[in-house]
Amino acid sequence: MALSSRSCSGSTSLAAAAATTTALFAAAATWKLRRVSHAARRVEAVATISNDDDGESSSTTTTTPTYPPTPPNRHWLFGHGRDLDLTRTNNHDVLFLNWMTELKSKVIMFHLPIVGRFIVVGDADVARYVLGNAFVKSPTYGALLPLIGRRSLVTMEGEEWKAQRKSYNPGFSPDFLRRTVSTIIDKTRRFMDVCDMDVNYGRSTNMLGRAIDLTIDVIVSVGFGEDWHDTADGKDKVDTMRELTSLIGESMKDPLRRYFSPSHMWKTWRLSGRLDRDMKFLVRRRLDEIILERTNAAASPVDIMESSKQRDILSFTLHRFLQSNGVGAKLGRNDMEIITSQLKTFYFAGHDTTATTIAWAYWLLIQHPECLGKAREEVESYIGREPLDDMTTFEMLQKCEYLDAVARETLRLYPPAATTRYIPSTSPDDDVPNAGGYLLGNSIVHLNFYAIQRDPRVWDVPDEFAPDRFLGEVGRKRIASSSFVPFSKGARDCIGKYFALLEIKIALAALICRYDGDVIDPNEAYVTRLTSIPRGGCEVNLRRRSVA
Ligand code: HEM
Repeated sequence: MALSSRSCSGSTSLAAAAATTTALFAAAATWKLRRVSHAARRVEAVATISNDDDGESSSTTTTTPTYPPTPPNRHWLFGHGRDLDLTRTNNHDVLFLNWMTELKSKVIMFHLPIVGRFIVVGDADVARYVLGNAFVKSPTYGALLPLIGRRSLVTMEGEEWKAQRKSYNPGFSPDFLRRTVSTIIDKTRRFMDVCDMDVNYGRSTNMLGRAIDLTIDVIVSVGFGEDWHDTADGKDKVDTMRELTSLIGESMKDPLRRYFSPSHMWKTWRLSGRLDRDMKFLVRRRLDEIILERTNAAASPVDIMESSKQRDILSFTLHRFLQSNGVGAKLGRNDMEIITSQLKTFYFAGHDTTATTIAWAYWLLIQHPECLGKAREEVESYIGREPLDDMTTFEMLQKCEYLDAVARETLRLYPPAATTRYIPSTSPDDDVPNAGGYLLGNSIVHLNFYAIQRDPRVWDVPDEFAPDRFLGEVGRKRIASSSFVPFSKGARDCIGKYFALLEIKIALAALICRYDGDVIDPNEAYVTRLTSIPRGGCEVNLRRRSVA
């Protein structure tokens, strides 16, 4: 999730959307109050957030560090809020990039009412500084709580976050991923059957829509050990998440709704409550099943652990809980809240971002026949003409370096998510020494991966699709660098990054081997909602490839 307030998904859009209206006043105020009880240093910083101009002018001629440049016109009440008007582009990433060009700086700042300084970073070195320090997540993530719960990995801080991250890391390890390949393949077969139906009925395929169905199927199975595809109850659960995601996405575009539209608030409350109940029910049922399994099994507890571990992340979590607390243990309110928050987080973060990347990648490939040819040749030589064969393994997929480069190049051009942090200090000692000479303290800092990954100082022909740039030694260095950050970097990077890449590669391998395609709109718009998505869904006409 993704997940800036455009989460694993939401940071850019939320942070920026918040910036556009006074709706964030309320969020910021609540956040400030909450933080008062935490650390004296933070209290001091938060309390001093204001719109004063002291030391912020970009045109100063002294050598003392200054805050980044801002757009020229600042309204006495709305600050630069109107300069972030989404109706002008539908996309914050593009809006920020335009301002960076206009202000001739890769780090820019907006003054926003109550929020104060909102700094947008399009420079890799500054981003590295921010990610390398344990700055807290921005309060703008609060908008995601109805979706991801109050105790989500995305929003937790300090020791609580560390403990949770440590306990979920094994669920995303190569060892676990190896076991998920057959599940992903199984779900991808279903996805391809639906694409085949589009072909047979002579209709176009909305690649984003189809890919969302696929990634939901996968996360529900790998995350919770469930299959919600063909049951009315399962469909209801999926609809709840989709409706809630779309509601929160709408409030990103128009944050006033979040606070002033009773129908919006009511719908959000109702759907969020339903999602919460569904998750709690699922956890209780699974815990009962596992207890029964452990009580009845003739096998040793170690064997049961192994078999359940293979099933899904939820079973894995509950086994660990029983191991630490004893087989008869009951989940307390706190445990339940933490577990359901993580489930909701994986559910939400684990589908939109990955689906978006599958859709963009296929759309880009069919417009670049040379790249498509290379990717096909590679997949067919390592895996064969039918990549959804049961024999396909994690190791074979790892060999497909070009396919990996295609996925990464897509994420470079169209990063679905970003991240936003709060840098609390007002002390000059804590200001950033190597960050292009700018002060960042006492600000909300949004790391804009779109701008970083299209920086012409780093990337040749930055707007072009060129997967080859990620190949070989040079490519590996690029992947490791702070100029390539679709999953963020550092201790708080995306926990699901390898899982997402695996899913993307399996879906792409299947699509390119089975179909040729034509795009319907070669100028597909990149828009920001909760994540950044292709507005038209990367609609394509698919054709079965003729077998040679
Ligand atoms: C293409 C797909 C994905 C992209 C581009 C992506 C991107 C991101 C980004 C940018 C962050 C924010 C990191 C930060 O704040 O520094 C993040 C965090 C996170 N993502 Fe993803 N993500 C993807 C897929 C997934 C999947 C499949 C899952 C889980 C099933 C997942 C779960 C998470 C979680 C739990 C976090 C919070 C991690 C933490 O704070 O410890 N993401 N992701």
